[in-house]
Amino acid sequence: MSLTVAVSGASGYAGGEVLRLLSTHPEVTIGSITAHSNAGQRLGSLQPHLHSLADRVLEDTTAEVLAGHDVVFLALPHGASAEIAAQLPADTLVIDAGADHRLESADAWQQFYGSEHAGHWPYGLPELPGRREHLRGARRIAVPGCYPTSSLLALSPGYSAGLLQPEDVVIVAASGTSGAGKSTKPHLLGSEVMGGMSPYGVGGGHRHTPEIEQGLSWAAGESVQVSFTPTLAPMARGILTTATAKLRPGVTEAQVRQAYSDAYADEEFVHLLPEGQWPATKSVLGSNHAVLQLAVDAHAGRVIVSAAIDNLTKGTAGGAVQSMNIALGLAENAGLAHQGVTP
Ligand SMILES: NC(=O)C1=CN([C@@H]2O[C@H](COP(=O)(O)OP(=O)(O)OC[C@H]3O[C@@H](n4cnc5c(N)ncnc54)[C@H](OP(=O)(O)O)[C@@H]3O)[C@@H](O)[C@H]2O)C=CC1
Ligand SMILES: CC(=O)N[C@@H](CCC(=O)OP(=O)(O)O)C(=O)O
Repeated sequence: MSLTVAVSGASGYAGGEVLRLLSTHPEVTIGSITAHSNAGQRLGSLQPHLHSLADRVLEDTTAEVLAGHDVVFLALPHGASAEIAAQLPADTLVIDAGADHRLESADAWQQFYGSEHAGHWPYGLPELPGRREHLRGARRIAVPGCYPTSSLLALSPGYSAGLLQPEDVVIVAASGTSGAGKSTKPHLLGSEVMGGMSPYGVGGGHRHTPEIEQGLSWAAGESVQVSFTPTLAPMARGILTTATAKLRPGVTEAQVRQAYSDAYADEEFVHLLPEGQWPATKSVLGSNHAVLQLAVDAHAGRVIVSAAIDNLTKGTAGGAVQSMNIALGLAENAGLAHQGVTP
């Protein structure tokens, strides 16, 4: 099989990462690649690491350019992807890296994004209980946000096994600056970010809060409340998430460890590390893998789970390609053979 695939937002970080992965995908021919202000530019001038595609020219992001491909990846600001997606044929597989179609709740969308809700598509985190089935044969897929990917991988096994209480969940995550995209923002200047760390979106206002609550509530089968705080870290890529939740009375560390080990035993891309080894962002950079470790704090009655991903790979483009593979019945790991890059 050879699929023709279009990538929009190809001048940005997420679109560039989709292209990096697709360029080694055995079933894919890369068709149109599109941009907005950079339409007409040579890809190599904007994504100098994509050597084999350097001479390709970016086209305008329009439905006419994107239609006619088997698969379309949208790596656009939220709002722009819903507008384009609505104009694409129903039998085209459309995979949206942006937020427009992640939330089921129109009220949560309105509260956190302040615009009209575009609807809900199958959620592209195959390791979340029940989600892989929704992706098989899907023609529309919403790729999770990067913080939700790491947070849901960190806590969903504890919830699906019924071991954790639904209130008082606390998640603090540090992200590399590529999470914010390529466009210039004063707080992302090198002189602001280098050599220090600071939180943002503190106090429950970050738009990934309802997405994390949604995924944990699916896993728990009841409503889960989360306090989420993101932090900007002086690195280009990677997320390190620390997630803690209260254990239900009588739950032991052995039970929790068994639940995580069972949940991820057959997952190629998610690894509960051997006891005593803690996640490091460097170990997953450039790969679709996630690494986890947990401990029970008996004094506080809480489980603490640490998770590391690459925000651009498992946190966006890798999850998107993995979901494409599932939707089309391809090997789930096609195009995703990359190991981490370190040091
Ligand atoms: N960065 C990350 O870690 C993650 C990103 N995402 C999501 O992926 C999407 C892309 O993010 P990212 O790559 O980081 O952002 P970038 O700012 O790096 O790239 C944005 C891309 O969208 C294009 N674009 C900008 N405005 C418009 C518009 N009005 N219409 C069409 N295209 C437009 C840009 O084109 P041009 O350069 O030509 O102006 C560029 O190709 C976002 O929805 C983001 O939330 C999701 C998870 C993680
Ligand atoms: C470091 C940084 O700024 N990260 C981004 C999240 C990136 C992401 O997943 O964004 P979407 O939900 O928009 O797709 C942020 O906090 O807004």
